[in-house]
Amino acid sequence: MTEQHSSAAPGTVLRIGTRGSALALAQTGDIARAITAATGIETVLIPVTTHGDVTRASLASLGGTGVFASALRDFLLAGECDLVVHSMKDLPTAAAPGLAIGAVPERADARDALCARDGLTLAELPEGARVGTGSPRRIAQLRRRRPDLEIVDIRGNIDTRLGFVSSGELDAVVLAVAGLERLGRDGAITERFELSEWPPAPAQGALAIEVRAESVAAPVTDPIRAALNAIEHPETRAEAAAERAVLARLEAGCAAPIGAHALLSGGTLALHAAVYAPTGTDLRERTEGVAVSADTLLSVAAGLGSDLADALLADGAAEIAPLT
Ligand SMILES: NCc1[nH]cc(CCC(=O)O)c1CC(=O)O
Repeated sequence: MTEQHSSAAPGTVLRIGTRGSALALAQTGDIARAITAATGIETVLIPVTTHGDVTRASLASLGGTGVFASALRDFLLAGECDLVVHSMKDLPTAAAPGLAIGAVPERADARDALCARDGLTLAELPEGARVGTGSPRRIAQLRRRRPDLEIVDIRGNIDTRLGFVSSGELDAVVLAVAGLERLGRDGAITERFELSEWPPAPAQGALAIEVRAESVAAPVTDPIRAALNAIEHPETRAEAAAERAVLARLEAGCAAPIGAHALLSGGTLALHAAVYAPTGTDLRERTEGVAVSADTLLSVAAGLGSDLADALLADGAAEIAPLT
């Protein structure tokens, strides 16, 4: 007997658009393999070069959020591919006309990690040690724990960043565990930061599979729809929705010093979010939990994030941090 797969027309090949970076290729490859394993549908990866990949300008000067997403979206809208894979934390919260998040697969480790020389933890770094990151959230979190550090603004892909440590130019860098794992570079991690003490970027560790809006309304026998169904993880979608609703309500961009983490467990969705003063000397943070059921999961998640953001604003979050 051969394996039973949901019915895709023989010869169907799903075209998956991806950025050409090592991380994008790795995570898109993971998704392609998961789709084929679950459905038997063949896939092909189509790399797309984005302006964010080729320029050396700072992310902020490019307009921040969305510089990586827009070329992939144009490609999808033009019908050049059937689905694209984004790191959800890099995806703007605003809906893209004509497109939909067709699937959210199970999230990887959401934590941030320190990758330091000589196996050092954050507490063990010598006074005045040089630590690299370009993220305002990570800068504030580092300053909060270790005001003595020299924080160095860095850009570049994960291997470039790790290279600053191996070359001795920096003592450490802060990176997402998920990206390091996807590239097989998690051996460089010297400390994983607790989610409750060091909330990551909203939706960190999660991927978003974007499709043309018509694909999510297609019959379940449609190969794109079948692929989406096979990799969907409703719990991750709800957690990410709660975290991203905080950002949306604060009208905050990807450069705002905001951390958020939600966890769905035992019928309760718990959300923790923090807004940091850039100096790390002040923060506003809140944690709330709500009971959820499968049929109301997404709307309750979005409401939770939005309400939590309102509470943070009432606490003065907009007075301590630049949100936009
Ligand atoms: N902003 C860059 C980025 N976008 C996605 C990841 C990997 C983690 C993820 O998929 O959430 C990273 C690298 C990092 O933050 O260390």
